[in-house]
Amino acid sequence: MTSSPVLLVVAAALVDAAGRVLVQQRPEGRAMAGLWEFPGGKVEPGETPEAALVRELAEELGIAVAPGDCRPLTFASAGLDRAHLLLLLYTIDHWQGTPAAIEAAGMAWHRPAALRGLAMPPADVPLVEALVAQLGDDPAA
Ligand SMILES: Nc1nc2c([nH]c(=O)n2[C@H]2C[C@H](O)[C@@H](COP(=O)(O)OP(=O)(O)OP(=O)(O)O)O2)c(=O)[nH]1
Repeated sequence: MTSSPVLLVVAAALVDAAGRVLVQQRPEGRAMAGLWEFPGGKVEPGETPEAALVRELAEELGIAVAPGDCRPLTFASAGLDRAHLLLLLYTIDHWQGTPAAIEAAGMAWHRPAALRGLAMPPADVPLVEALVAQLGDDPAA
């Protein structure tokens, strides 16, 4: 039986007042460059998932989020090249500051159903469906 290390990653669906969700584009030089993803990143040793998410959102988007405003939605469990990805997805609808693409190649706001048309990592496909189920599926709204 083979085993691979579990990579624990947290990510956020930031939801604005119109029910749109923020996605960002992975920059050149990183794994999966060019794909759209939810902002977030790896949980460091000794960090809680919520603390890691708060840190990543400050680093990547320049926004301040309270740990208590990170609401668990669902998770993905998927094989990567050298690890097994466990990705915890949270929804967040309160933050301070205006999100900016500090590290990403770009960012965009979309209704959940419109995310189906974006090139995203394979693990994100079921996450998008969970968002559509939670937030609604009208791509034009
Ligand atoms: N942030 C994020 N990562 C995702 C998503 N979907 C998905 O498969 N991943 C994968 C890509 C990477 O293998 C991993 C996240 O690692 P990362 O390299 O972006 O994390 P990080 O910001 O901590 O980066 P670094 O410090 O190692 O540079 O999770 C997603 O929607 N958001």
